[in-house]
Amino acid sequence: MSAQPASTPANRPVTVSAVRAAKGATPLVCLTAYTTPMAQALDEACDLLLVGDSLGMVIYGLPSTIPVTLDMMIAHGAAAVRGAKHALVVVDLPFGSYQESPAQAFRSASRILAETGCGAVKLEGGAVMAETIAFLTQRGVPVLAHIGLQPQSVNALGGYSARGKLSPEAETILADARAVTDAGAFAVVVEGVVAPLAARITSTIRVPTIGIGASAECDGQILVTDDMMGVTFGHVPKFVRRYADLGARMKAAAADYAADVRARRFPGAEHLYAAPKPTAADA
Ligand SMILES: Nc1nc(=O)c2c([nH]1)NC[C@@H]1CN(c3ccc(C(=O)N[C@@H](CCC(=O)O)C(=O)O)cc3)CN21
Ligand SMILES: CC(C)C(=O)C(=O)O
Ligand SMILES: [Mg+2]
Repeated sequence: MSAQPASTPANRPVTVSAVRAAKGATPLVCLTAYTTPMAQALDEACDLLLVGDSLGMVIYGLPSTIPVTLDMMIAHGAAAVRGAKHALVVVDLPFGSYQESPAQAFRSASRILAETGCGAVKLEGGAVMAETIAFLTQRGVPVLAHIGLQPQSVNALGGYSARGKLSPEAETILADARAVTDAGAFAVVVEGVVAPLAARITSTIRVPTIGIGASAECDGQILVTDDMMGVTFGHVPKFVRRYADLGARMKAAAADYAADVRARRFPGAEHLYAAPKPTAADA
């Protein structure tokens, strides 16, 4: 049986409370899922499935997560929820759907919860988002926070480089971790920070840290599934470990199919619909 957060049997749905209670216990296993079959494949092994706005880059070929819309997140969120029986499904609030005000964030988050059936939303931002996180959590929307490297701020930051390497920025990120926790986030994704800072954040806050490019010091780990399965072509971030090379398998399968079709080896006799037996009327 795969490791589960404290008090969650493998066959039971993982709740927000179970994730919060997993602080310091067996590390939380988290991956992204954008579709029903992917959620079905990952559900048993994972505690949490994230419908990340990374889907814009990973499956729509967009240059960043900025153009991802609320409607895209809702369509994929609903699809992932249909495939998950066990893991907690969390859906990213996309850029522009929550930064304006706590009220705008609540309107977007309530649509996500109502139209997908997911258990929680995630939003990027530290201390600046504390008021919004408090507004949502006080009104029944569980929030997973996301600090450190924030891909939705790529235009302001000018890239996806690691955060908190120097002391002033590290202190700001630690303050962000405290602020989102005090505001009521049930866990915090910590992205792209150096290991000593991830360790300090993890030992400081009372909810789990879920790291991506943030070391094994965190209370859990998350990766973009397509990255770890080898389905993302082109540059892969340094923090990714490849657990499969499905991209190469897909290319090979397409090449095998192409060769069979061109040589008329496919379809074979076993793929043909049976013709009706000739009757007297056919004679
Ligand atoms: N496929 C994919 N995987 C991700 O992890 C991911 C996305 N897309 N899209 C949304 C964000 C963007 N993220 C990214 C994207 C690129 C790097 C990256 O390539 N970083 C460089 C270091 C860059 C530097 O230090 O200047 C690396 O080689 O790791 C990191 C995180 C994480 N998220
Ligand atoms: C990489 C994870 C944390 C994310 O936010 C996403 O997939 O969009
Ligand atoms: Mg995201």
